[in-house]
Order: sequence, then structure tokens, then C-alpha cells
Amino acid sequence: MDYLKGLNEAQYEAVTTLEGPLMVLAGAGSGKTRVLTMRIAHLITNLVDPFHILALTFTNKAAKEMKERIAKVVGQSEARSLWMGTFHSVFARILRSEAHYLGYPSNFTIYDSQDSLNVLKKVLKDSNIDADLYKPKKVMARISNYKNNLITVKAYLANPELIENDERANMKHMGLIYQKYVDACYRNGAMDFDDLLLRTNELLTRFPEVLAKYQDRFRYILVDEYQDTNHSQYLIVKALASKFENICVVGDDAQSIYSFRGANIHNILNFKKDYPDAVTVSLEQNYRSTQNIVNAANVVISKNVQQFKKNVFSDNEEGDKIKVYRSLSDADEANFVASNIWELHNTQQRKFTDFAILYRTNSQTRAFEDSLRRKNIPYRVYGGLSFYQRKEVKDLVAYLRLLINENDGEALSRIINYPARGIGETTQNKLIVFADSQNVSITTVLGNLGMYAPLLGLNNGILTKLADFWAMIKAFQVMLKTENAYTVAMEVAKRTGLIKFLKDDQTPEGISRLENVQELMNSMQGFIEEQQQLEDGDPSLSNFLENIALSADTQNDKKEEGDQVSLMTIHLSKGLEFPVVHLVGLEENLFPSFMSSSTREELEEERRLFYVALTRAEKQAFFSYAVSRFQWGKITDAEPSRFLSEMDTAHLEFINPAIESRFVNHSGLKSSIFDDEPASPRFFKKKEEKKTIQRNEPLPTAQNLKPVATARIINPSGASSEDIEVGDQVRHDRFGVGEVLFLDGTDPQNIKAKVKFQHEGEKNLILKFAKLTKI
Ligand SMILES: Nc1ncnc2c1ncn2[C@@H]1O[C@H](COP(=O)(O)OP(=O)(O)OP(=O)(O)O)[C@@H](O)[C@H]1O
Ligand SMILES: [Mg+2]
Repeated sequence: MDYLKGLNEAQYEAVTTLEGPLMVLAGAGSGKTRVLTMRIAHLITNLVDPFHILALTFTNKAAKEMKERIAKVVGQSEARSLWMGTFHSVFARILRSEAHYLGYPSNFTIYDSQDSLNVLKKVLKDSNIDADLYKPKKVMARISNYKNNLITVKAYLANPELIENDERANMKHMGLIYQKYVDACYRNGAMDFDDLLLRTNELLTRFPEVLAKYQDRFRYILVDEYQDTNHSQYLIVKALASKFENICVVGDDAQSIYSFRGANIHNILNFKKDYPDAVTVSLEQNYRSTQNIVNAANVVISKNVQQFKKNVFSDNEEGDKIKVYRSLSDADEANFVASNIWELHNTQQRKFTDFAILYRTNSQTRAFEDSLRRKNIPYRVYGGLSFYQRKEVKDLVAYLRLLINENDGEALSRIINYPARGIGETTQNKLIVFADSQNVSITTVLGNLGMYAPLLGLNNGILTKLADFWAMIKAFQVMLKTENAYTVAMEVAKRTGLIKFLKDDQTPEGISRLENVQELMNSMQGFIEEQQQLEDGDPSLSNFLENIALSADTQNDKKEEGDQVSLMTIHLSKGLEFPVVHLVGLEENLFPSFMSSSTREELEEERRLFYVALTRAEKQAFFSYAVSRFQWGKITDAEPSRFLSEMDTAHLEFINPAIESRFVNHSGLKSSIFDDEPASPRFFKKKEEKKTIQRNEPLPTAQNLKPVATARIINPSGASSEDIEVGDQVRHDRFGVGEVLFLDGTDPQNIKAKVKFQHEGEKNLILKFAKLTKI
């Protein structure tokens, strides 16, 4: 039994105590998942039929990895018979075989969130309920919440408190809507995600013989990440385990990060109450990370009031300090991360899979994707599409494509009725058929509505809508002649109602979509600025579109798994580990998120997220934050995250000691981490005397077009200026570090610099705009 050899004492106890309830409550990286895996292997070695073992994981990926490891110990065929997967996947399987009890066909459809939303919208429409008052996503979130708390329609209608609560929220029709939505799903032979849990509960409570069957089947139950189970999941596990009580749960209250989805941290805290005889094992040694990382994480999480005090230590090497990078902008931050990955890849022979970039919100991927792509570093965005593939991004891009090429039929069909403007599918089909019959494009029809109207067979109301739509597109095109791409795109986003449409949706997904649109605008702003700095730059809309079309394409080629950097939200990184982690965007309002820092509970959850993020790192962790970011086209100042100031500086190393250490943190106090930073020696280095071109100096004549030797960089804010000369090392906030090869020009306002960048090659920059800093 070699697999037992690698376990420490506490782990050994947890793995070998096979009977009775057992809880492992322990910090990150202490081997909880490993214990679960080995325990399953041990059960099978001790002749428990794998068919009797149910293991529930948080993601399918985790289940797959666990199965592979178990197979190594007990063999493929044994491992294959295990019941292992997420709650949703396992119980969908059970529901299929028992569907007849609930009056469902066994081939019932599983609705994803979009499907369920469509059904709900239809319900609202058919019942003449104003979708403006009853925002479908908001209604859906309420229904989901009921279901996860096992409040069926019947229970809802019998509960005056719930009804009153909804009435107070101006939603007195909730009961009716809930009922109709459930009926509609049922009639369609479909279950939504929440039904998979709710119906399982129903199955197990209403039909004792079914409960008995599964209790008898699942004699050994194991649950990973127990701290993030919701009420519905909790009840399922409790019901199934109540006969044999061979239940083993592992978790970490400090990593409970899904309360916004109804996860209930009390499930783990109450385990002892549910099973008074439970054995509890605590694991204290972290095997994943260096001492420095573990200690740093402990300091931050200790600030939470609500938690079990746990001891976590590491016996691994002390390791490097966490490097903190202060960047000037989001582009600078992304550039730092990509360069750093490139460097470690080359100097430490690290594979790209060794790296993770973790962020708080999805829209942050854009800058990192751009900078990784520039350096040809392969990457993969987990848990979602790569930025330019996201629907809301593509929608706005489709409008912009249409402005450039009005015959772009695909773009047209994407947005002709988005956001909804009453040009439905029937109308669109008529247009297509008609255009075909006349052998012209739809655009031609729209452009000549007056002429075609009598032949189209559409009523006047619809014709007006089509005319309005086309007039709007035409107006944008006119605007494009005088305004820059950003201004036009912003106008498009506003006038088409796109922004309002997204703003109305206050669910986490809706907010994330709006953030993506904002990020697309930021990317455009950055693009325009960059092009203006290049001598042969082209800041036009069509050049921007061409650029992102190319980037979307390169991403398509990289769907398969390979040696790639992982990009994911912190939420998705739970349970995973990477040798090198970049935790980015450490700024107030971004992390902690402005949405979740108003109450102490919310803030504590953000802090747990921070703990999760940091504890993913095995060898090295890098933190970064920007001092300014674009927001809807404006540069806004950002403050370093309070989590940085909650750390002990002993664990940190500032890569570029803040030139200005006069940061004030959120509490209005001087932030401790910035107080005792050593001043940058470079900053205080006395400037060498250099010959500079001054305005009042005679300039080289046009005939004498010898490259100028030195030029002065005027800081855009006018606050300071710096001289550069050929041979200097400079930093550009997008292209990174490079060497000045050549300076050229006679007019100090128009000096060009040829710079050879380490990763980007040679660029001809217009100095006045290029915002170079000398290093
Ligand atoms: N006794 C041990 N000896 C050597 N390595 C170990 C031991 N226990 C765990 N590890 C290793 O430590 C790392 C962390 O283990 P594991 O992922 O099981 O921790 P965890 O407690 O589940 O972490 P998290 O809370 O992040 O989910 C893994 O790489 C695992 O293989
Ligand atoms: Mg784990």
C-alpha cells in the first residue's frame, strides 16, 4: 500500500478511518483533496465496491483528475465504476433513471441559463407582465434562490412572509410567474440547473423507496469543497448519508467564496451538530507553497472575524518574497506580466502551463490577452470565452463592422434587432427572401426603402422601424467622417440602447457584460493612443477592427490543451495550483470589488477570495496594481487594494519601489507598506549633464539631416521632463522595454525615435506622444 506512505499522520488518519462521519477542516494546500483521493483508493483496496462510492467535486475537471489518480492505484476498470462528478452531473444522471417518478421523460432536456431565461421571457410576455418592471434576470435570480432553498411554488404560495417580501420589492406577481415558469419547464420536459438539485430532493423525500435504493447504493459518500455547498446540496447529501453515515466532507471555511450563489458556510460549521459522533481531523501542514507564501496568506486571512482559527505552516523552502509591481496603467500592468512570464520561461525553463494569471472580474482578461498575444505567448482563458469572442463584445463590434462595410450581412443580422427594436424574425426573413428575389443585398433594400416598400408586404409600423434603424446607421457613418473611432463607438453604444440594455441587468453576469463593453471601449482608446504615437500609425476604426479580427482568429487556433498560460477568475482557481501565480488588479474597487465591499460580510468574502488566490501559488507569487485605468474613455486614478496594506511587508518585495510613496490608503491613513519602502536609488541618481535640444537653441537645418543625438521627453502633464539619447533604455507602457536606436527630426515638437523593443521589435515613435520613461 504504497499510496499510504506519502501521508502525514493526520492525513493517514483521515484516509484510513473508513467508517462513520468524518470531517477534514483545514487550510489551503494541506492535502484535503489528496486525502479524499487516497481515501477512495483505500476504500477500493479494502474491497468496497466502487459502485457504492459517491464522490462529489466542485468542477468536472476536478473529478476527472481525481479519477485519473485513483486509477493509478486501483486500476482503470475499478475507477471507472465510481460515481464521481459535480452535484449537477451526478444527480442529472440519477434523475434520468428515476424521471418517471416525477412525471418527467427520462430524456428530459437540461436548460442552460439562456434557455431558462428565454422560457421565462415568454412566460412574462404571455401573462402580459411588464418586463421592464419584472426584469427577467432579476426574476430568474429570485426563482433560483427559492429553488436552492427548496421553496417550491406550493411552499411559496403558502408562505405569507415570502409573498409580502416580494410585494415590498414591488413584485407582487412573483408567485404567478414562478408557477407559470415551473409549469412551462415541466410541459417542455425540461429542467433548469436548479431543478437538478430541487427535483433530486423531491425524489428523495417523496419516494422513500427511491431514497432507500440510493442510500443503499451510496454507502460511502465523499464531498470536496464542502464549504461551498448550498442548502439544496446539503440536504441531498444528508438524506443519502443518513442510513450508513459513512460520510466524509473536506473543506476550508476560509475558502468559502460562493455565497452570492447561495453557498452556505454554516453547512461545514454545523457538521458536528448533524453528526455528533463525527471524527474531525485537522491538517496543518501546507505542502503546496513556500513558507513565505503560506505565512503571507495567513496574515491576511487572520483579519477576518468570522472563521475557525487554524494553524497552517509550510516546511517547504522559504522561497522568494512576493514581488509587487506598481504599474502606470492597465496596459503597463499587462505588459509587465507578459514580459515576466516570457523571462521566467526563458531563464528558469518554466513551461507556460506553470503560470496562472488570476483576476477578480472577467473583463480584466482583455489587456492580458493583448499583451500575451503580442509576445506570442500561448494562453487559454478558462471558464469563458476569450475576450473578443464574448457576445456583448461581438455585438458592439458588429455595429462597428456595419459602419465600415454596410454589406456585412452577418453583422447586420446580428444587430438589426439587438437591442430589440421590433424588427423580429418574420420581418428579417421577409427582407432576406425579398432581397434574394430582387438579386440585391439587404442593405440595398434598406437604403432604398421608399422604392421597395410597396413590394415588401410589410406594414407601415415595421417600415418606419426599418427606416429609423437605417437612418441611425447612416448617421453613425456620417459621424465617422469627422469624429475619431472612440467617439463614434461610444455614440453607437449609447444611441442603440446597448449600454442601457446591459445596465438594466444587475445580476453578476449582467454586470460582467457591461464591464466587457466598457473594456472594449478602453481597448479602443488604448489602440488610438498607441497608433497616434507611431509614425506610420493608423488610428482608424477599420484598422482597429482589423486588429481585433486577427486576434480573435489566432485565439481560435488554440482551442486544444497544450503548453499555455492559464487565465481565470479567482473563483475558478479554487482547488488548483500553479508554480507561478500573477494576481493582478490589486486595487480598491476592483479587488475588493466595489460591488462587494459595503458590508463586513461581503468584505470578508473578498478577503477569502484573496486568500484563495494567493494560496494557489507554489513557488512564486507576483502582485500588481495600476495607478490609473481607463474608465469609459477617461483616465481614472486607482488606489492600491487594502489587502496589500493588510500584509506584512516582510513577505513582500517591491519591484519598482513607488517613486511617490505618498499613497494614502482607503482608510485615509498612510499605507504601511508604502511608508517604509526604500526609495529607488535610480530616482535619486544625479542626472548626468547632457546636451539637450532646447527650443531656443539653433536646430539642425533641413539639409543637415543628421539624426539628433538627444531629445527631451516632455511629460504629458508638463510636470517634468527627461532627456533621452541614442543608446538609452526606455520603457513604453505598451511595448515594454527597449533601446533607443535613432532620434530624428528638426522640430522639437515632432521628433521621432526609433526604438528597438525587446519583444515588439523596432518601432518608429513620435516622441511627443510616446510617453517613454527612461530606465
Ligand atoms: N503528505 C504529502 N506529501 C507530499 N505532498 C503532499 C502531501 N499532501 C498533499 N501534498 C501535495 O500538496 C498539494 C496540495 O494538496 P491538495 O490539493 O490536496 O490540498 P487541498 O487542501 O485540497 O488544497 P485546497 O484547499 O487549495 O483545495 C498537492 O500538490 C498535493 O499533492
Ligand atoms: Mg482541494
